[in-house]
Amino acid sequence: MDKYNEALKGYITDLNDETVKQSVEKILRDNLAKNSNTEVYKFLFGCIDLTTLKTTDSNTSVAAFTKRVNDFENEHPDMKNVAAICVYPNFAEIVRMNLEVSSVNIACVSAGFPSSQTFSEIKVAETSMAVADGADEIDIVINVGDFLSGEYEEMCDEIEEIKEACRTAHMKVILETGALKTASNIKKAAILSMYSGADFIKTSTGKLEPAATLEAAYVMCQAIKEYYEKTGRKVGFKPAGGIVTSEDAVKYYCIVSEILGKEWLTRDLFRIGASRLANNLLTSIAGKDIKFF
Ligand SMILES: O=C[C@H](O)COP(=O)(O)O
Repeated sequence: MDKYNEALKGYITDLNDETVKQSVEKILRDNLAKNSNTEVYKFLFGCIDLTTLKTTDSNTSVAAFTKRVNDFENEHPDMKNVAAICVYPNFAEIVRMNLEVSSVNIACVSAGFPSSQTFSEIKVAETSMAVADGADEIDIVINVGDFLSGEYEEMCDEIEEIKEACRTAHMKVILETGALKTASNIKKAAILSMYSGADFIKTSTGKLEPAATLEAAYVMCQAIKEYYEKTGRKVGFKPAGGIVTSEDAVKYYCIVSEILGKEWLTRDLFRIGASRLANNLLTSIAGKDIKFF
């Protein structure tokens, strides 16, 4: 048995999807109302990986996107800015050249995002180039095909190789939970990704339906918790894909807060990947319609 199957043996991976659903419902019943407040909205805004991953992105549009983040810093000195700007890897340099806010990181999707269907050499090279151009964080997708075929060693070896190419940049590993279908699969993929060096595990690319779900978040947070109890290493959590309203975001906050606790409620361990959430949180905070980004 290889080391990855060996690692999985230490965890409960036979999960019941209905039980997960009921656990999520209970968490929201007990916590959603009390966490729907300005303080939490502000915290969540500061955890956003502000994302543009469009076919139409260009140097000009990405530079303008970055300048809005600079403007936010100047116009809202009272508030924490977003945590990172997330772009395709060919735009790392443009963001680096235009970003004037040192607290905001540069995150790049990489390694054949969003399908992960390309040569391992290309994945490694793409990652190295993004890091050389200024990426502080690299978001990659697991090889879902390998995972579903039970080829864990292939999937994990490749993640480990990409992790080396990240050097000091943090690696977020996307499970693409919508393609994994069951809670058991999501738990296994989460554990394998963490054993392969993930600094964060992330739900979805936003390019496939269903994207992030609360049930996937619940299972992933449980996996992070159990992994921490066994290894002492804290892995971050990033729900992403289809998170649009302030209420959506607060629901993920409730899951993280209940399962992982306050220690994980920091932008070092909790992010939300989103292209349409920022203005809605600003609107909830201000109590009037805001279209800043
Ligand atoms: O990684 C982030 C996701 O691609 C964002 O998805 P979204 O456009 O549905 O917010």
